[in-house]
Amino acid sequence: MQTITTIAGLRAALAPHRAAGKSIGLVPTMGYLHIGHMELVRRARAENDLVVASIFVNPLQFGASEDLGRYPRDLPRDQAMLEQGGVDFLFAPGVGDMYPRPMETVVDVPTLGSKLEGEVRPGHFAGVCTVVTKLFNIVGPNRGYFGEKDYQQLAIIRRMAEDLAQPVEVIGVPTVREPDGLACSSRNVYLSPEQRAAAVIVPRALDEAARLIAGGEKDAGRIEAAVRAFVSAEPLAVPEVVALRDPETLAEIAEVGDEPVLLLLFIRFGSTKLLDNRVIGTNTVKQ
Ligand SMILES: Nc1ncnc2c1ncn2[C@@H]1O[C@H](COP(=O)(O)OP(=O)(O)OP(=O)(O)O)[C@@H](O)[C@H]1O
Ligand SMILES: CC(C)(CO)[C@@H](O)C(=O)[O-]
Ligand code: BAL
Repeated sequence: MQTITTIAGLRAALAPHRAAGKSIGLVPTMGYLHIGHMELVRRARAENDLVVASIFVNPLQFGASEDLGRYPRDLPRDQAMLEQGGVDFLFAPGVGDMYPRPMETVVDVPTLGSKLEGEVRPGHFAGVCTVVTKLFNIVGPNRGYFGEKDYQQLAIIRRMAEDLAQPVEVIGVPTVREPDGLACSSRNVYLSPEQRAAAVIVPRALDEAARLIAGGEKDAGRIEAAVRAFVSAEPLAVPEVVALRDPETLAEIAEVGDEPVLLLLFIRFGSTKLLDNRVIGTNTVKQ
């Protein structure tokens, strides 16, 4: 695996492969890799001739009061994992390589991007869309791989790629979990042992919602309130977003019908925010 830090360097390295007609899979990350990221790499490796991973902690998607400065980093460990996973090129630019001048251009998907996580992190998804578009332009991948753990991000990137006719197939990869069900996330390392133990409430809350729906509860407001109460019973957990939504549009729903519904959670433990979600009700879908 070759690690490249400049845009020009990566373009030059990819040019002969592109000319030879090789397909390219891109796995964008912010580093501090775990088995969830490696599942994205595994899919990309299986589906493309060439795999490019990127590690870039993108300042544009962090709010002023967020954890940009303390975001966990370990490049040598990440490099070893990516090499092991069969990645061909690691693009690991510095902020000055990626943004030599302050960015004037913004890519935004404002309706999808201002809901839910966008409501608590204003500007976050514009930062994500802008950097992902720039990565697509630099790498020119046939396919881009994104985790379903960040459900809203995936939905927004799909919409952006469709609206802008970006010549990339956006691939969603199912969430990889710890043995107790907690979704793998780079931010899990911020949790104290007590918070880590308490965080199992997050996947359990998804189970609770599925149980309520399987038991015939249809009222979205009642399901959200019950899940919020379920999470709040854990003293270390603060439910910031508990939302039952349409899985495609993320629009609010009043009632669970025959179609699957999305439950999206954004739960805080101290200053650490954990995301999770589940699409529930596929077994009730009309045949
Ligand atoms: N558990 C997981 N399973 C599958 N994909 C994942 C998982 N965790 C992260 N990803 C995906 O990996 C990509 C890079 O994510 P990122 O580097 O932000 O890691 P992260 O663990 O989500 O970090 P954070 O804790 O900051 O949210 C994203 O597309 C994200 O959805
Ligand atoms: C897609 C991404 C790498 C863009 O910075 C980031 O939002 C992430 O890690 O999910
Ligand atoms: N994992 C999504 C990127 C972020 O939280 O900034």
